[in-house]
Amino acid sequence: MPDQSPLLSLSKLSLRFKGQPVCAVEDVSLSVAAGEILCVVGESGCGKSVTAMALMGLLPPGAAEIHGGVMTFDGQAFDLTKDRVPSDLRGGRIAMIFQEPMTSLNPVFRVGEQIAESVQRHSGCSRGDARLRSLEMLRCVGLPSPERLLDQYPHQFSGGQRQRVMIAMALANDPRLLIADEPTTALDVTIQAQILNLIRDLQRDTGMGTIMITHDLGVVADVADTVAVMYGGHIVESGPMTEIFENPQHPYTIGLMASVPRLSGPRQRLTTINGTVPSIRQMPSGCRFRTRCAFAAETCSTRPAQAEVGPDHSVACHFAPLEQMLKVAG
Ligand SMILES: Nc1ncnc2c1ncn2[C@@H]1O[C@H](COP(=O)(O)OP(=O)(O)OP(=O)(O)O)[C@@H](O)[C@H]1O
Repeated sequence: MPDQSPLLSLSKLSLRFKGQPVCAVEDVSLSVAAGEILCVVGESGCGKSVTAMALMGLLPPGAAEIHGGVMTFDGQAFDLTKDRVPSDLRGGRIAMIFQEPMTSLNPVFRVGEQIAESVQRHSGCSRGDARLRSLEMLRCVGLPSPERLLDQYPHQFSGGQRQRVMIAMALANDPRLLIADEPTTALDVTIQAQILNLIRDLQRDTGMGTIMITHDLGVVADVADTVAVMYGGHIVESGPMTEIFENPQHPYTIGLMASVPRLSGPRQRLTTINGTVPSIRQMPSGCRFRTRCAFAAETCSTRPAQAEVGPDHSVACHFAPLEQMLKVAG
C-alpha cells in the first residue's frame, strides 16, 4: 500500500513559451507518494511532457517563462520560477525514461560504460563497482547474457531491449521517483506489456514513486494507482484510478472513456470527442474544453475551480458533479 504523504508535490505550475499568447501549462498541481504510480493522461499537446520537463529542469533554456510553481521533493521545496532543480537530483534521486531510448543512450559508447558512468557520477564509487552495478542492473531488467551485453553498443539491441537498457540506467542509482514519458508508445503490444510489467515490478520492489505520462487509457488501467487527466494545459480531473474509470465526472474524461473499445458488456457504437484540441493560439478563455463540450454554457467562459466530488477526487467543471451536468442538459 503506498505511503500517503507525498514524495513529490507540484503546486500551481504555470509556464508560457516565448511568443505564445497563453500559458501552455497553467496552474498544474499534482502529487505522488512513495510506492504510488500516478498516470498523467490526455491527448497529444495537452502539456504532459512539458510538465515533466519543468519538474526535471529540462525545458530548453530561454524557451519558456515559468510564471509560477513550487515543487517539493522529499521535503525540499524549489520555487521553479527562480530555483534550478539541482542537477544531482536528475538521474540520481529522480530518474526519467523517455519514449525513445536513444534520447538517453549515446550511440558511440558501450551500454555498460554508459550505465557505469551514471553510477559513478552519482555515487562516486570505483569503476569496478560501477561495472558490477551495471551488470546487476542489466540482469535485473531481464536481459539475457548481461556479461556479453555490457560491451555492446545501443544499435546492437532491439527496440524493446534498448528500452530495458534505459530502465536499467534510470534505476541504477536507486531513484526515489521515476518519471516515465510514454515509455512504451514506440513498442509493439507484446513488448509494451513486458516493459510495463517490468516497470511495475521494479516499482513495487523498490517502493519508488512513479509519474507515468501516457495518452493510452489501457496503460492507465494496467498500472495506475491515481490519475491526473490533462486538457489544454490544465488538469481537469484527478483521483484514484478506479474512481476515474468507474465514476468520471468531467465531460472530457467521460469522452475519453467512451472512446475506448470494450470487449465485455453490450455492443455499443464507439464515440469520439467532437472536434480537435485547439492550437495554443486559438485556446478559448475560461474552460479550455468548452469549444468541444456538449454541456458548455455562458458560465464556462470563466475558468472553473477544482471542486472535490469524492475522496481525493477533484474536477474542474462548473457543472460537476455529473448529476448537475445532466440536469443542465435536461
Ligand atoms: N519548445 C517548445 N516551444 C514552443 N512550444 C512548445 C515547445 N514544447 C512544447 N510546446 C507546446 O506546449 C504544448 C504542450 O506540449 P507537450 O509536448 O507537453 O504535450 P503532450 O501532452 O506531452 O503531447 P504528446 O503526447 O504529443 O507528447 C503544445 O502546445 C506544444 O506545442
